[in-house]
Amino acid sequence: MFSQDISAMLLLRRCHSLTRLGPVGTQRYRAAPSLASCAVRLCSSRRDDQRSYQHANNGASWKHIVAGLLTGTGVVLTYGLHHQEVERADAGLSTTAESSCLPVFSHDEVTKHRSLEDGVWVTFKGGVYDITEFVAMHPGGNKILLAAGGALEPFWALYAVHDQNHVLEILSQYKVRHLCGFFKIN
Ligand code: HEM
Repeated sequence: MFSQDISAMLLLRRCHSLTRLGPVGTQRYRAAPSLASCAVRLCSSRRDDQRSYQHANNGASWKHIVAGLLTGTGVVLTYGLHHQEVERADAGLSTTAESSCLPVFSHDEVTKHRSLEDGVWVTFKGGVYDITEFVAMHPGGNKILLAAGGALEPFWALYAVHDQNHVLEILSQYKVRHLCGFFKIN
């Protein structure tokens, strides 16, 4: 019992507001056990408050750190994607064109296909067409071979009969490659 009182008083002395109650041994001290328990509760609740405040504060700090890291990562990724997009645009290749691109055929490769033996290839608006099988079906006869190994545009500009949807539908059946690179019309 006595040791309990001593401990209570030690706790009381640690609580500043309650040490003013009086010295040990006075009348006031006789009320010490109840006051001490009250002080203990006060002190401990104060420490609990501090602990919970620190805990909440630590939680908030972590939240800020995590939020900062996420924001930083987002900014870096966004900048990286934007930078990549700009580099592609500078190189003259759009992302869409690149992803839908079949192997590129250069002008030289297309020119190698200008006979029925080697195959008849033509280009039209960036596409490469193998029209070898169509040559025999062409309503305009062998004139079609004039465009073999090159672009259709100049010839179709002369023969406006080709400026029709059904002609483009026939042509689309023979598309073999998408011409991604720059194709020079002779
Ligand atoms: C792959 C390429 C070509 C396709 C798919 C194509 C298709 C056609 C088609 C469908 C017609 C008939 C149009 C109609 O009457 O409605 C036509 C007519 C004709 N084409 Fe082509 N053509 C091609 C290339 C060429 C080229 C390169 C030339 C000339 C150098 C040419 C010259 C002609 C001529 C002169 C006619 C008119 C024939 C006539 O009515 O007597 N074509 N072509």
